[in-house]
Amino acid sequence: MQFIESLNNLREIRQIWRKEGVTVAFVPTMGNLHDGHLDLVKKAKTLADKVVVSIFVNPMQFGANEDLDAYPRTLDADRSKLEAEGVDALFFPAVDDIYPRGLGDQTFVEVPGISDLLCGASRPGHFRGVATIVCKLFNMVQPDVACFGEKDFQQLQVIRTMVEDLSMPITIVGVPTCRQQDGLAMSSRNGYLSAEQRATATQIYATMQNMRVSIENHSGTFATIEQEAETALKAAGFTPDYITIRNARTLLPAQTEDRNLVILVAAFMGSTRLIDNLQITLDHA
Ligand SMILES: Nc1ncnc2c1ncn2[C@@H]1O[C@H](COP(=O)(O)OP(=O)(O)OP(=O)(O)O)[C@@H](O)[C@H]1O
Ligand SMILES: CC(C)(CO)[C@@H](O)C(=O)[O-]
Ligand code: BAL
Repeated sequence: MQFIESLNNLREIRQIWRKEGVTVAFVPTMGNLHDGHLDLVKKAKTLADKVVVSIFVNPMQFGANEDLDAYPRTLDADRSKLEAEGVDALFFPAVDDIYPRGLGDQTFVEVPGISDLLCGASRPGHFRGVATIVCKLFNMVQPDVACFGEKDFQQLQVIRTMVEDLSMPITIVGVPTCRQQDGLAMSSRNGYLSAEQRATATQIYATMQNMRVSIENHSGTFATIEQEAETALKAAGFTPDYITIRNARTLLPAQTEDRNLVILVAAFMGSTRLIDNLQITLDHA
């Protein structure tokens, strides 16, 4: 596996691959890799001749009071995992090389509408930061295809919209959420949880499953199902940010005639903000 820190080096390798006529799949990450990330890598390997993974903890997508400094940085372990998966190149740029003029003067990419809902409402500027770094990384790596996790469901929609709106010649592939055996979605932020919090965190998936059953059985309106779920999360010790049933395409509040739904959750366990989601396809009646 090539370990690439400079943009010049990345461009040289990309140039060689272009001459060879090989295709490239890309997996952007913030590191501290777990099996969810490795699922993305495995999928990427089936989609192209070469796989590039980036690790970059992007300051532009973190709010002032968020966990940028605390975010786990585990390069050596990450490198070994990627090596074992047969990744061709790991791109590990420095913040100063990505944002040489600082964040304030940086040109940005903003995907309107969808970026302002849900996580975008709670984390102002977050999706601007995500869209900007993903656009920059796409320009650097120049992939044919890029893989993103469905765990970050809204992020995936933001990126699909950016690629479509800006006519980027890149196929975006969503990869299903990888879970622990007890249902908790794998996340680098799970490492912030105490043993007791970790045990309680399974209630997010359990609550979404209960909501799915209620939706499929029509036992209550969407509003009452959301209300009950919020009460259940609070009783378990969470501070819910949102727990909501949405149209899976627009992410707007679900209407009774919608068939493709997604339950989206963001909830604090102590100071740790966890997100998850569950897609539901209703039968066409
Ligand atoms: N459990 C998972 N299953 C599938 N994909 C995942 C999972 N967790 C993260 N990903 C995907 O991996 C990519 C990199 O995500 P990131 O490095 O932020 O990991 P993370 O564990 O989600 O971290 P955090 O929870 O701190 O945001 C994203 O496309 C994300 O959706
Ligand atoms: C896509 C991403 C790597 C951009 O920084 C990040 O938001 C993530 O890890 O999901
Ligand atoms: N996986 C999303 C990255 C973030 O929370 O900043």
